[in-house]
Amino acid sequence: MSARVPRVLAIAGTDPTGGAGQHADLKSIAAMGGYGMSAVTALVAQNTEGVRSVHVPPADFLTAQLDAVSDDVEIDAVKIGMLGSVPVIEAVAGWLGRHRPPVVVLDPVMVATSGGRLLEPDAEDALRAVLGLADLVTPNLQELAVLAGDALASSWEEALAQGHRVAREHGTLVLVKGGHLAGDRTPDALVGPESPEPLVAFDGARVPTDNSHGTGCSLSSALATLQVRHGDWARSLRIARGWLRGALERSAELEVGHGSGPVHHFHHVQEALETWGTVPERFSDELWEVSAPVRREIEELEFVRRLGDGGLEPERFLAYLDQDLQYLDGYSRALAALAARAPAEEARSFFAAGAVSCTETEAQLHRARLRHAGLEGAGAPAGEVTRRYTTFLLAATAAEPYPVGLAAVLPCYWVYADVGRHLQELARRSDAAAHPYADWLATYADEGFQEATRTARRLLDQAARDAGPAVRERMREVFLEACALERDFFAAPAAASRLPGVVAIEYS
Ligand SMILES: Nc1ncnc2c1ncn2[C@@H]1O[C@H](COP(=O)(O)OP(=O)(O)O)[C@@H](O)[C@H]1O
Ligand SMILES: Cc1ncc(COP(=O)(O)O)c(N)n1
Repeated sequence: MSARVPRVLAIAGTDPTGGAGQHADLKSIAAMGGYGMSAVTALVAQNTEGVRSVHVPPADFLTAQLDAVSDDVEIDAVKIGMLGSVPVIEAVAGWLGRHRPPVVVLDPVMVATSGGRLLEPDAEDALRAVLGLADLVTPNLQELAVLAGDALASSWEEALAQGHRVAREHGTLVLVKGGHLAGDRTPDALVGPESPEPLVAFDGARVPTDNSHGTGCSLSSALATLQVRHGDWARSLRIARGWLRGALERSAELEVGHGSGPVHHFHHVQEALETWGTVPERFSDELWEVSAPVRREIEELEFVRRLGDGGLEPERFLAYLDQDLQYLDGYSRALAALAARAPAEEARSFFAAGAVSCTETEAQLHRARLRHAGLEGAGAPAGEVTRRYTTFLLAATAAEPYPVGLAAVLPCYWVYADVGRHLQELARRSDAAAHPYADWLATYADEGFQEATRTARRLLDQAARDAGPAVRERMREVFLEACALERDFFAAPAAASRLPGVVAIEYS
C-alpha cells in the first residue's frame, strides 16, 4: 500500500452542473484521498434533466492537454470517461501508448443516465478496439450489451456472462454493474478473462433515490484512486461501494437540479466539518485566554517584580534556583514519560530532547550559579510547591491521555517564556546600573527556548484537533492547574527560605 497521495488524471467530458463527467471525477478522486487532474475530451451542455449539446474540440488539442500533464507530472492512474468520437479515441489511445500509467480504468460512456447520447454511433467499434488498453472496464448494463454485441441482459447471470465475454475478448477485467437492473438489489461483480465465475461479487439493497446522475463516473474514478493505494481491485471496490452508497443516501441534501440529481461526494467530510467547527483554530489560543488571570497574578508577584527590577535579595534568588533545580529533575522525567507516549516521531523526538536538555543544559547552568555562590546544587529539601508541581506533572504525563500530559507540560514552556519577556521589559525599565540578574534573564528570551515553546504549542494544537471533546475539556483543566502551579512556584520564594550555608532563608 502506498501512503502517497495518488495523482489521478481524468480524461473525460464536462458537466456544468457538476454531477457527472470530469467534475464528478475530480470530486471522487479527492474524496478518496487522491490529487485529481483532468483533460477535457468534450464540452457538454447538460444538466440533471438532459444533454442539450456537445462540442468536441479538435483531437490535437486533447493531445496537447494530455502531453502538458504527462510532460510535467508523474501520473499514478488514469480514468477515461466520455470519449465521444473516433478522433478523440485515437488521440487517447496514441497518448496511452506513449505514457501508460500503472493504473488505467475505462468507463465506456455511451449514453447519459438522463438519456442523451455521449458517443457517436460510428465510434462504438473504435471504443471496443481500445478496451484492451485498460486494466479495468466499467460499463453499465446498456454499455455492456453494446460491447458484448448482444441484447440488454435481462438477468444478473446474463450480465455476468456478457462481462466474461468482453473480458476474454479484450484481456481485461470487467466490472459488471447492477445499477440498471430491475428490482431492489444493486449487485456489482469483477469478472476476469479466465473464468465466468466473478473474482469477487458484492450485493446490496438499492438506495431509494433518483439521484444517480454521475454514479458511473464517480465509481470508476474512485476505483482508479483506491487501486493506486491498495493494489487490490476487490478491496478498492469494497471501499468505493461503501462510500458511493453513503453518497447516494445523502444525495438529497444537495438539492441540485430538477432531474436525476448528483450524489454527495463529500458526505463523509460533513461530520468532520461539524467537529472542526467546535474546535477553535488553535486550541492553545483558547487556553491562553482562560489562563490570563493567573498570568496577571504571576506578573504582580513581589518576587517577579523584584527579580525584574533587580532588587531581589540574592538569597531569595538562590533559594529559587535551588528549588528550580529540583523541579527540573521532575520536569525532565515528565518530558521523558510524554515522549514515550507521543503518537508520532516529531513529538517523541522533541520531548525526549527536552528531557535531555533539562538535565544536561539547564540543570548544569543552575548548578554552576549555585556553586558560584558557594553552594552545592539542591541543598534544601524539595519544597511543598516543588513536590506538588512535579507530582502533578508525572501523574499527568504517565497516567492521563497524551494530549492531557502535553497540556500539563506546556505552561512551563509558555508561561515561562511569557514571564521572561515581561521580566526583560522590567529590567530594561529599571535604573539599576548593573542588573544583578541580567544574564540570567537573557536565557528566558533565548531564541532556542522561544522556538521550543512554539513547537510545544503546535504539538498541543495538533493533539487537540485529534482529541474528542472530553479530552479537550481535561486538557483545559490540566493546563489551568499547571498555570496555577507556575504561579505558586514563583510565589514560594517570597517566603523566607533556608539553604544550607545561607543564613535566614527559608523556602516554603
Ligand atoms: N440506487 C442505487 N443504490 C445503490 N447503488 C446504486 C444505485 N444506483 C447505482 N448504484 C451503484 O452505482 C454504481 C454505478 O452503477 P450504474 O448506475 O449501473 O452505472 P452508470 O452510472 O454508469 O449508469 C454501481 O456500483 C451501482 O451498483
Ligand atoms: C460528460 C459526461 N460524462 C459521463 C456522463 C455519464 O453520467 P452517468 O454516470 O450519469 O451515466 C455524463 N452525463 N456526462
